[in-house]
Amino acid sequence: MAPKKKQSEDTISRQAGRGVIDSSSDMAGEGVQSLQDIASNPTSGEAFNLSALMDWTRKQMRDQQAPALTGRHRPSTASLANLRPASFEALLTDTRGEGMVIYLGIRSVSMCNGMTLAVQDSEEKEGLVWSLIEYPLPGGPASMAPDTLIAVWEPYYGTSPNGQLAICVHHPTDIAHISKFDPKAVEQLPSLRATEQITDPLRAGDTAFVSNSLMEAVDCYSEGIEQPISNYIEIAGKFCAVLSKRAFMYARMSLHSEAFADATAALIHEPKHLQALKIACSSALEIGKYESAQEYVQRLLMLDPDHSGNQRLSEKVASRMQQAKGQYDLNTLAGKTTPSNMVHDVADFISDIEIRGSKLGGRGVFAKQRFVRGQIVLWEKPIAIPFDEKKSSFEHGLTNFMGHDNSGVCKRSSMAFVQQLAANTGTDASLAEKLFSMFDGSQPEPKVNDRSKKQVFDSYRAINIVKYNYHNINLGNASVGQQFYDPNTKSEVPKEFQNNYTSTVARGLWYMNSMLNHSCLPNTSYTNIGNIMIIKAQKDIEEGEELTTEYAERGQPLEMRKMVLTKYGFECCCPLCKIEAPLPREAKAKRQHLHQPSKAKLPAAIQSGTVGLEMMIRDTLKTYGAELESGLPCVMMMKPLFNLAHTYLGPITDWRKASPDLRAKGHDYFLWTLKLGLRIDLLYAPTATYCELAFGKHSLSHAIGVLALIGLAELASLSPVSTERKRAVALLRCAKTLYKMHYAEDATFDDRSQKYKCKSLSACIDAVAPPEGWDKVKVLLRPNEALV
Ligand SMILES: C[S@@+](CC[C@H](N)C(=O)[O-])C[C@H]1O[C@@H](n2cnc3c(N)ncnc32)[C@H](O)[C@@H]1O
Repeated sequence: MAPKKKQSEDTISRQAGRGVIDSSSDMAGEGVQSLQDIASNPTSGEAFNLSALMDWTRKQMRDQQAPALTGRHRPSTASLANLRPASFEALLTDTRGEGMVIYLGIRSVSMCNGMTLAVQDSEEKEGLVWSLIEYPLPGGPASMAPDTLIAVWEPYYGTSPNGQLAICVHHPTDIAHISKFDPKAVEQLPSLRATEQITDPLRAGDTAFVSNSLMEAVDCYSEGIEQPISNYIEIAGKFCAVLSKRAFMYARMSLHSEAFADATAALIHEPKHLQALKIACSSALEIGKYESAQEYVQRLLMLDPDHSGNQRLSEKVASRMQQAKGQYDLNTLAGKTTPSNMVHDVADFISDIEIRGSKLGGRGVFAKQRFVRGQIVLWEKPIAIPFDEKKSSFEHGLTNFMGHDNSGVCKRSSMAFVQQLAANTGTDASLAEKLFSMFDGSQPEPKVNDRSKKQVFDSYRAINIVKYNYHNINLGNASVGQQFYDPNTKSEVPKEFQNNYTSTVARGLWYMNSMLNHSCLPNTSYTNIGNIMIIKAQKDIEEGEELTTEYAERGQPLEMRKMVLTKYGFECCCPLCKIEAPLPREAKAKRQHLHQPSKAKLPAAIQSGTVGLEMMIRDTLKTYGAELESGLPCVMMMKPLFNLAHTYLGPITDWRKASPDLRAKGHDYFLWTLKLGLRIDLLYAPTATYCELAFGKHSLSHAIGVLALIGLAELASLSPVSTERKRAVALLRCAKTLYKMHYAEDATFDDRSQKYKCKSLSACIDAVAPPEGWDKVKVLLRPNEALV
């Protein structure tokens, strides 16, 4: 059925499209062919030598000679019917073919700096199409088989970053598959017209499916569906069969909305069609229609109760429905997560919150219910996490495209983002809608796609959306990869993790998370398990209150926070900034100084008896007077205090050798980390083995608090006093409680704490059986939190 006109493999017209390939470079003598040779060397027997072309391009890029991408333009919003078909002849160099569409047949594909297709137009002229997006057509590489028909909307004919004259496609929605049955395409590309008479689209579709040509199979089934029903029923027997087969193709291509539409349409014709029921159920799950999924799986089980696949599907539906209501044990998930296991089969959970206009700026997220401290507000999967950004080949020639960002690394990561966003949204229209409703830096309100026009993917906007909304996470469990100062290695990441987690941080984009506005004293905190972003209430939150998160690292001094927030285009007016802004310059300088001492200054401070640092901390504490009185936490003190405890104690393996005086200092500074930095009180009587965490209105849970508690437990276990040693167990339980509040799971606590503590603590815990009633740590919530 497919047009199989064999094209000459040994010619590529250099005048086609007026100079398809820039042949100016002379690479003779360097072991690399010139472009002319690559394009048309008749002796090579393989004139259009793609690998030679790629070698040439790589060499160009290595030499930094790659031209910049030209022709910045918006994605086309025109519908195909309103565009005038054109050929390469009609295209003018460095010009956009406004009002035109070009129909092309694919000859071959090469991947370098995006994707380059060798194509043939309606006049059988050959040329190139370069696209910024690798595999812009749904279905990936398989969808770009030779002889596939494509159309390019309002083509821009210019120089690609590979230095070739090509139709440059900047936006994936400017290029699309065209059905071989589309009369307009057939008219435009007579050479590629089907030569066989298609009598049975169902059979033709099956043949295409067997050869893994999913798009072609969709075309064939579509042909069947579009025929008059009576006619088609005569041919194929059942209309519903072809609908469910097309649904299956869509499901295979991850086009879940389309699969759902076809499967449910098939069920109208034949409500007991098993295949259609299965696809309807699974695609409903993928697009979050859990109630429908449940209905279909119940119907499936009634018809075929013993089928193990149906039972598994039913369990999956039940578990997704529970998850969507927030009934999911994140501990189970955390236990399963490894750095490489990032994609979870988990439903998003969104509690009773809403997005609406905010006084802070644009839209914000508001509570429609009351949240208590530690309660999960939402967990969500990302719109994109480009893991293999290092593999992305985009480095050169994209300066114009990237605009704001000229560093190679950011280019790579942003390009990897755009690639993945294009791929993910290309198969999910609702995701595309979410993505393009995100803040892109435009003022005053972000633009929303105009529904009356063609749904477009604007790569330039996508770059800006990434810039304003990306979020860094630690791979695996945030709780496992958490960074903190380690006096053993003098580095932020413990040595044990450096081996396993060479690149701990990944960037991602989460929709609801991106709607949260900033506060330096946020009422939510975030963590991640695998690629799931978890947002929790950091304090009790009242109904109607805006939920806030922090864009700048918690605890940074004012000037550093300001620098970060400037990039987001606003100045923060939160209570902390208001308190800090009028402080004298000297006080601000001290804070800045305090925030950074850990790596460079602490070792020196150990030698000088830490007096200087201690003085500095005490001195700076005085400048916090206003905050102490107002009850705001001094989050910027937590790191210096925590680091100071370590400075006194030295490397963790030496704590045992530290003098009682130094241990007492370490103990004090761990306590101050909790008390001053996080506003958490640790309550215990000197003789008691039991202890409690006391949280006030402004208390914060933080990883450093967990570590400070583990540090206290460690010190207690080294004490000569038996009640102290017993208290070590209670302190460790406090640490675990805080850990759970912070990370929303505690399955990874034991593993994490093992990395931190020295042997004595485990020995002590093994030796001391927990007294009765110690299975839970009591967490006090105190209305009044005046600092004692
Ligand atoms: C990730 S978006 C947050 C959602 C955004 N408000 C919206 O309407 O889509 C970040 C942008 O929101 C605005 N924004 C966030 N927090 C703010 C704050 N505390 N004050 C003023 N503007 C803020 C800034 O324009 C910032 O670049």
